[in-house]
Amino acid sequence: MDLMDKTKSVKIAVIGGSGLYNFDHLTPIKEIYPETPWGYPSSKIIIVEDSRGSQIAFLSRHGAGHQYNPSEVPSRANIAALKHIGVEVIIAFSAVGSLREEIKHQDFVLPDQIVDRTKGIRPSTYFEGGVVAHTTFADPFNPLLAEIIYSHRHCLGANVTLHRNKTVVCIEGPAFSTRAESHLYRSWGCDIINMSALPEAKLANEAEIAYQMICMSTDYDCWKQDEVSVTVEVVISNLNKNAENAKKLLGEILPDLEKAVEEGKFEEIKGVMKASCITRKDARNEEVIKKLEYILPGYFN
Ligand SMILES: CSC[C@H]1O[C@H](OP(=O)(O)O)[C@H](O)[C@@H]1O
Ligand SMILES: Nc1ncnc2[nH]cnc12
Repeated sequence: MDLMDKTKSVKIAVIGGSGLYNFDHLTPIKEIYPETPWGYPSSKIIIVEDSRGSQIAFLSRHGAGHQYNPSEVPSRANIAALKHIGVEVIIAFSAVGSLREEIKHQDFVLPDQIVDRTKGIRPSTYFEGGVVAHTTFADPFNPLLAEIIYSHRHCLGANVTLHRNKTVVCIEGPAFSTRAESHLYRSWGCDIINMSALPEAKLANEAEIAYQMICMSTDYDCWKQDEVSVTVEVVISNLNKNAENAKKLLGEILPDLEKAVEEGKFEEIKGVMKASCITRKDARNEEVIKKLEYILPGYFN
């Protein structure tokens, strides 16, 4: 499939997680599978178009057949590939466990904070090997994106609540948590749990892409006494409905998102990485600069 002439500059991307492996309710325009300096992305990037002519880039986080476990997802390649084709905004969907009674199965959640319980085995920065940068990560998600999404919550219907300003704890997995851990995360103030928020959010931040995760609750992890502990079966039993709602919500927010992008509402993050680099210009590794050109051209040489 290569209908290049029909492709506009695609500025909005969707990363689909567990249960959301395609956007095949929209018209495919083009497929790309670029090799980035950090390898290949986890799936082809499919450019799809809705009935109004709006285009988005879709990428499946775990691969189209869910082949990559959370620790294996090539997040640097995923984010780099999207940035390289011109993406400025990412909406990332994720299946999560609920750590709160009021976040019910199939509810949607917009986290605004992350607690990192990954184990340091996932490559989580573009800045290594001779070019060092330290990014501000106090607010890992984009508040304007969250606001736009929240304003369309009513399309989900009366049975689905969209919660906002919640904290997601990201564990390494692939095993689910022990009961002691589940209680611990609750005591820390965490509201939902997944295995995917990091390093994706960090890398989007380094690539200067506005990023918001939309989490969809599938289970109560294992803290709740009157519920079965999470299993893949429990998660899967909620995935189809969640995927349907995800597509509905995305369809609703797309016009407002496009407008915000066109009005330059996400411009303020551009250029931040130039100021975050601490390595003296003449000490920067040229090979690394060459790789960084792929995502932030002209920033470091
Ligand atoms: C299938 S249960 C655990 C799995 O589901 C979530 O995936 P995603 O965030 O990509 O929807 C969670 O993070 C784990 O990777
Ligand atoms: N309980 C849970 N823990 C981690 N990731 C999840 N994804 C869905 N449910 C989860």
